[in-house]
Amino acid sequence: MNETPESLTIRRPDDWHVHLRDGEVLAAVTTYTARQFARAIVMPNLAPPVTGVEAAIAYRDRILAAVPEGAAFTPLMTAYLTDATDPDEIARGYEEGVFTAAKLYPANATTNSAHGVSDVANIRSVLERMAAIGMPLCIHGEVTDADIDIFDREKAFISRVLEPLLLSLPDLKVIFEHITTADAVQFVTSADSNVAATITPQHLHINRNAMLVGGIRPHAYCLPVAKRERHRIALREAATSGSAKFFLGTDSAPHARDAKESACGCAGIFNAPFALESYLEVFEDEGALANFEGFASEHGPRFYGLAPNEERITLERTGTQVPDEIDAGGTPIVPFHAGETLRWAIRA
Ligand SMILES: NC(=O)N[C@@H](CC(=O)O)C(=O)O
Ligand SMILES: [Zn+2]
Ligand SMILES: [Zn+2]
Repeated sequence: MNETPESLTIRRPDDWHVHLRDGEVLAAVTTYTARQFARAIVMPNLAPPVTGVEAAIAYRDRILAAVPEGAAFTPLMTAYLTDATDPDEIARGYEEGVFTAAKLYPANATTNSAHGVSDVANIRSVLERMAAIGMPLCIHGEVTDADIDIFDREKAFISRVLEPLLLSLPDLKVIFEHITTADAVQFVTSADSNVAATITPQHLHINRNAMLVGGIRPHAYCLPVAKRERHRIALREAATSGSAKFFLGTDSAPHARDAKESACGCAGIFNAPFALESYLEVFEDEGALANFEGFASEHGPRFYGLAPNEERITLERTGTQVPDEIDAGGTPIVPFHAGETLRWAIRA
């Protein structure tokens, strides 16, 4: 492959972790995702959370109603697991094609996770059923124990929760989502083929300095929080390596500007507007353009057991100016890379 091509054509990608929200911002947010991606794994952390089949069908209908004319976009729904989840409900949703996966939020680990799982032992029967039917489990992998420093919560999750879980249910299909550490890269790399990970654009671009040097920068704050530079380097190596265990999941998580710029700002980075352009810079800077299509468009569907998209999209080296702010149905939101110029643009 030419090392500095003017354009790059790949299969249309999918986003294996996105927050489309609900209500007045849903249409604007969905439009950005549908511009780039054919499918997306839609997170269920609404208020109240999407815990059952009927709620997921209703949410899917609201999303489909928000997809712009002419765009072909399929939302893949997830079930929010709680201590009280009924295994029959999860299995029924999967078998009826409503749920593509279920989502494990450790209680209080992140935005809208108060109803999450307080101990994986409480959902043992759900996880056993999922392993038996081959249903994927998406995991926000951070412990919430007060004795664990926030920068160590992902690493501690591996030894305290994930390793024991996979030892006892070795066939469970697990997506370790939005990984942020060299420890997670190492764990996923050495795990069996039923364990994979998604990586966000922000964790490939920024380390924790971006959040804390020269003033506190709430728009660089998300969970899991960005770590030291050595972790960012490990994530870039994993994403661009060509390994099928790592694939695209933006974790685009919009919050209103005033909810971020606050004494207690919300966690989440809104990267959906230019996610693909953002990822592509990383692959180009790593000299790994040849591995971009695998990460963006092939590894995810392969892991989920779905066919890759047949449609193609083209990115061109014409540049993208990222606005300082985006109006999402009347709600101002600051996007990732606000005010920057990215090198690539999706051909309209
Ligand atoms: N990533 C985040 O910082 N926030 C996400 C929740 C999540 O994915 O953990 C959100 O819903 O806002
Ligand atoms: Zn999360
Ligand atoms: Zn998320």
